[in-house]
Amino acid sequence: THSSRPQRLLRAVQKGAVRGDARSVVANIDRFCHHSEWAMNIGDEKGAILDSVVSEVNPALALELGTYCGYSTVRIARLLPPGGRLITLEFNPEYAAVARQVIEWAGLEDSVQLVEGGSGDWIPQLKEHFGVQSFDFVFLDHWKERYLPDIHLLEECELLRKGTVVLADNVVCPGAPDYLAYVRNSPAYQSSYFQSHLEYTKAVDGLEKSVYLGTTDA
Ligand SMILES: Cn1cnc(CNC(=O)c2cc(-c3ccc(F)cc3)cc(O)c2O)c1
Ligand SMILES: [Mg+2]
Repeated sequence: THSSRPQRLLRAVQKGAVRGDARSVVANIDRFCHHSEWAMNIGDEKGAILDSVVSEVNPALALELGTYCGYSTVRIARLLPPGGRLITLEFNPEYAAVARQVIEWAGLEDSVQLVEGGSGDWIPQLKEHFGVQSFDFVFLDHWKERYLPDIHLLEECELLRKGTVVLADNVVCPGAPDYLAYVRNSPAYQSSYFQSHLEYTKAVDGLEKSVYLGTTDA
């Protein structure tokens, strides 16, 4: 049986990257995606924007929806402050299996908790299961039609606090129009758009950064 694209991406990491060196893991995935096979990682250009937002927030506790092969997981985890933690949710077991090995190759397994399952099922369980109060930073990169229901779910589960930064990938391509309309029109968010390009291509894409302001009721 032939390998899958995530498995070929993992092999490229294990062949080219230095064990324990997160920067070289990121560089080797980008090299693979630029020269061998396109894959839906956030990539180097949008990745630099992700890095700057994560560095600015300096989150003690971060959440990622949509792990895929762990590329953005590694980008975020390598920038966490000492003791900082990243919880990442992935629905697809094959992607999760590859991501675990990419995260381990980067030497970041101690600051990352990968959860296999659907965001709609897991978000309501995060408080009791992981003992979290609220997140400092949330990265949305999973199914684009789940962005809106899941931001509502995060609000309802009181997993956002005044100042929580929510960063969403692909708000142009493939797009998340209902999500964009919500965060840009809701008084509960201060939203801003970072224009960029779809990973490894010249197509336009962008990231939306939305700061949660809290609710008006008491
Ligand atoms: C199956 N699946 C498991 N997780 C997911 C969530 N991610 C995406 O859907 C996703 C898709 C694209 C993309 C694909 C084809 C195309 F022509 C243009 C863009 C880019 C991204 O950065 C993404 O995050 C999908
Ligand atoms: Mg994406």
